[in-house]
Amino acid sequence: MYAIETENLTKVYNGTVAVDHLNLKVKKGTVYGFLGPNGAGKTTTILMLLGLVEPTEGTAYIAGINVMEKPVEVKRITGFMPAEGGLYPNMSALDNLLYFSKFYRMPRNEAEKRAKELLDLVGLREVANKKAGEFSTGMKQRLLLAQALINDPEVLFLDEPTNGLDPRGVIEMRELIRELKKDGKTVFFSSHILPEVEEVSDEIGIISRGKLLASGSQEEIKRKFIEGRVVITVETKQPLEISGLSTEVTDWHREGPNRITVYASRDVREDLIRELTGMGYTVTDIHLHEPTLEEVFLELVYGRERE
Ligand SMILES: Nc1ncnc2c1ncn2[C@@H]1O[C@H](COP(=O)(O)OP(=O)(O)OP(=O)(O)O)[C@@H](O)[C@H]1O
Repeated sequence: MYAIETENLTKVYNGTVAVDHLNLKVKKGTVYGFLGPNGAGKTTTILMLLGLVEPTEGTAYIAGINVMEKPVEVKRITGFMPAEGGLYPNMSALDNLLYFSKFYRMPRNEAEKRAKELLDLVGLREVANKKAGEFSTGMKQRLLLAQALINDPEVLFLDEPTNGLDPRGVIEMRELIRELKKDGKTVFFSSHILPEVEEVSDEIGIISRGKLLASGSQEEIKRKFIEGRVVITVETKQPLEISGLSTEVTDWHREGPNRITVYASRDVREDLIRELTGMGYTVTDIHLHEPTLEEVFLELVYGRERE
């Protein structure tokens, strides 16, 4: 059973397709980074997964529970850190958490114990009685995270948790996400900043204009991306003349007298070495170009050419 699963999940707002037939599978206990540019449909997806926005089409399951059919059960096992809002500025950090705990009908002493543990976790215990409105952006984000954890959820949704944070805040949030994973939680978090997702996610989903363009581990995404478009650089001891080569390449360009880059639909390194050796060349270097996740992301989302 997956922690999160969707089948053709779709949301159309007055003719605008915000989320388009999304099929997601997120394994239990993993960190899933949901990456996409502004307006890609990340928030809408999260809101549908939480049962807060009704899908136009499709189904979503959290830990096997149908979100539309059993919204209350889903709310019990999920936590949500929104991208903005969500705190009462005139209430102390502790009171914000205690107030939130009431939605889960937690007994007061249990709520207090839990709230204090969470303030410890996010490093706000010492400012527990300070008003949330006086907090820095990083502190507010951490309080929002504590709030999302009040009901000890199995599956946690964080919408742009690093938004507005300075580099140190980003590192702290990343460490907190790792802690949550250690604790066995599934963390689904959205971001438009690739390195933040890359660092901490077990799996990544790339979304653009409501569509899931790639999903899986970073290695899987890269491997799938290079299928059919392999880039190989070859260097030979002697000046290289490629015309008349029978190894199947789709294109090539010269990097220097002894060095060329070829584009092929599969890994033709062995064929190239064999053929070039047969032609009397000594191959001094041959390597396959591994795209970075950034190249994959940019090309998938913006259709940029790889260098
Ligand atoms: N309540 C709404 N009514 C109408 N259109 C909406 C509504 N919410 C979102 N949209 C539209 O749906 C699309 C997806 O928006 P969404 O907020 O889900 O994207 P996002 O990836 O979270 O973007 P961002 O990073 O900017 O928050 C956008 O075109 C947005 O304008």
